[in-house]
Amino acid sequence: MEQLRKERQAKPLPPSHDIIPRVAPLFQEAMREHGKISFIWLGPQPAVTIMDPDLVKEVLSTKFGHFQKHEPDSVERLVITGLLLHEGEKWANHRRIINPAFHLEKLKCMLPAFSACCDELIERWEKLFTAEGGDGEMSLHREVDVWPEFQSFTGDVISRTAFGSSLEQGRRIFQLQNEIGEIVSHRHFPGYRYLPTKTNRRIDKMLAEIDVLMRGMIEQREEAIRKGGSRNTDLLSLLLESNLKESAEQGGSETTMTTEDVIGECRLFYFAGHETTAVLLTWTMVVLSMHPAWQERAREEVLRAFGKSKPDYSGLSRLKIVTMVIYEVLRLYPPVIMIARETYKEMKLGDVTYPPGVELILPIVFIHHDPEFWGPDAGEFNPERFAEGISKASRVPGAFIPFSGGPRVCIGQTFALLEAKLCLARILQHFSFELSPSYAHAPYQVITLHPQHGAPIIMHRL
Ligand code: HEM
Repeated sequence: MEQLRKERQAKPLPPSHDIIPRVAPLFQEAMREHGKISFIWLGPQPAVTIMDPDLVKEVLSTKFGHFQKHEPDSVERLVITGLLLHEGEKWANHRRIINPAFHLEKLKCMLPAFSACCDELIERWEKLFTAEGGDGEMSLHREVDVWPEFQSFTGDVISRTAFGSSLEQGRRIFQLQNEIGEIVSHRHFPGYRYLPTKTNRRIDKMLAEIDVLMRGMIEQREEAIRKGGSRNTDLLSLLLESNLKESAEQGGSETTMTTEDVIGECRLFYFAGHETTAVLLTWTMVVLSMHPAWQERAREEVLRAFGKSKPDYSGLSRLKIVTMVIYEVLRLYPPVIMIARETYKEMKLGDVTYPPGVELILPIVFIHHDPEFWGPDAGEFNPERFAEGISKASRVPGAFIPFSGGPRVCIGQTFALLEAKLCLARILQHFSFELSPSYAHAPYQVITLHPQHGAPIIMHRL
């Protein structure tokens, strides 16, 4: 099976959206044999993949404490922090304190920060055209690998929205987080983190630097909030305000977050929010390059709504075609291809009773590609299926879960969709684009669904 996986991952696909043979052949084989619920062994732990949307809903909607998440090892804990790590009471308290920072009203105030990052991206791409080509001619088109471009764009968005007035420190934290993420994405044996290796020493140094930077910012903000002088609308300030409010209401009880907790949550914003959104934007550019008619429809809508002016919130929320396109990309290329939970005691799910310690795998990518849920064109790009919204798009309810579901649904989903819509609208206003001949279609899972060989796109200035 491992051989099969390696062979399939070695060669790029023809540009087709049937990505499952490449990203999850092991699961595909298991399902072919066992159907919608299949038992497999992942190392020493029994695992069950669950494809039935009703059962998926049951796993996700069960109150915390019933289904625990897979316990991360010491290396995974470097990036899985904050809400993603916590269970039970601690998770509930943190989620309650953090939720207000992601309310729509607050996100609307962050639009200028999103917009500033878009300005920089567009300017950077525009500059490529004013630079002379190798032949001394001004170029009419330019090739851009949009994958690293969107990674730095979404990192910048988190730096600005999380730490607005301390942007330089925010960007440094992003750099350090990125380097840590890069190390974590390589395979490690259990206990690796406890060895005195050069890499581990480097990680400790980076964590210490993040800690110092964040403590400095937190102290500054808390001081400003106490003095009543904080008009900051960034995530860090909103989170600290909400935390101080909780402390005042609960009489300084244990439900509030400590400085370590706040650091963990802010680090998670980078981990959970940056790469996922970069992946979404990258596949959107790739897919719209493969389907120029949809690219044109999306551009027409954007130009009708805004001309060449900067999009505002109310206009963005009315974009229908752009939203349908983004949903369809999230369906075919879900940035998080599967999530997992774990039984911690004997539990009944559907007609089956599971013992403790069974990993329950919810394979988002399979559910999103299943013809039983989406019809015979499940493997095709057809944004039209979302024309009447998410609830009407699939044959069965609950089959669209790119942001998971239930109480632990992605806290940043509105943030991510706003960011992606704005960025895509700005790109469509300025450029048309097509795949470069050097593009190789190779979706590949490294925590999220990366383009293995990047995403070189030829941009034409409009
Ligand atoms: C296209 C972009 C995104 C996708 C597809 C995505 C997807 C997901 C998924 C599937 C989960 C559930 C993980 C699990 O339960 O194991 C999740 C959780 C989470 N996401 Fe996102 N996410 C995106 C963007 C963001 C952004 C922009 C942020 C923050 C700025 C964010 C913050 C979080 C947090 C904090 C959680 C944990 C929630 C909890 O356990 O209570 N995400 N996301």
